[in-house]
Amino acid sequence: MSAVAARGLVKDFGGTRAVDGLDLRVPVGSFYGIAGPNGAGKTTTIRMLVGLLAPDEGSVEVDGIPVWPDPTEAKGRLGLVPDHPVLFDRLSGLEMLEFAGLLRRMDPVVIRSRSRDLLRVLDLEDAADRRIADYSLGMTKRIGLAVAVLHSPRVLVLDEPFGALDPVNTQVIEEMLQRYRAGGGTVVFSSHVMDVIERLCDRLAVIESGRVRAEGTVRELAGGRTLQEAFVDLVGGRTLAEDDLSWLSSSSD
Ligand SMILES: Nc1ncnc2c1ncn2[C@@H]1O[C@H](COP(=O)(O)OP(=O)(O)OP(=O)(O)O)[C@@H](O)[C@H]1O
Repeated sequence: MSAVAARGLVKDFGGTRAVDGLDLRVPVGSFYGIAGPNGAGKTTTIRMLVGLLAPDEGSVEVDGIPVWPDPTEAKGRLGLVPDHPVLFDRLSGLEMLEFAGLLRRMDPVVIRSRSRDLLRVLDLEDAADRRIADYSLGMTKRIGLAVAVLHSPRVLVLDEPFGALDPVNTQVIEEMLQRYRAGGGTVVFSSHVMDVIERLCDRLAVIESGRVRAEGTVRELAGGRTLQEAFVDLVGGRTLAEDDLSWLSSSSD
């Protein structure tokens, strides 16, 4: 059984086909990357995997449970860190965790002890009673991660978790994900940052125009190059011609 299995996913937005017959199998216990250029369909795919957006065609199972048509049961096994976490920013970090736990019908005693653990590990103890509105971006990402793992999900899905984060915040989140995986969890995340995928992931899928262009281990896909070089080759990067933007040179007239 796969942690996540998607078959034939399709999603249209008006005239735009964002996802076009996408298949994905994420092995249990893996660190799985979803890479792709801007507009490739990563966020749309993730939203269908986690039960936020109904596919027009195809199916998704998480931990063997069908996500559609009713995602309620599958959502209990999932944690999601969206690219822009939806948080109630008038609440403090601790209140946000307590609220999220109650929404998940968790025991208040368990909520409190896990919240304290998470705030400590994510270096948010001193900010526990401050309003989220006053958090930095890195702190907001960390509290978003805490909310996503509070109920101890089997599968954790993150959309661009490292976007705009400094190296310290990146390190904290990476370590937390490593620990979650070591405890038996499966991590699926999207990223444009190839060196993060290269460093963390066992396998990855490269998505382009709503389809999987390539899938395999990092070593297989890199094929002896850096993953970044392999990615650019695969999705067709553009290079500047010799005389493009020649006026940018400070010595030109
Ligand atoms: N709600 C929407 N309405 C209309 N079009 C949409 C909507 N959401 C996404 N799209 C379109 O679907 C395509 C895929 O978008 P998506 O956000 O899934 O890509 P992405 O790979 O996550 O991009 P990025 O890396 O830039 O975040 C794009 O062409 C986008 O403009």
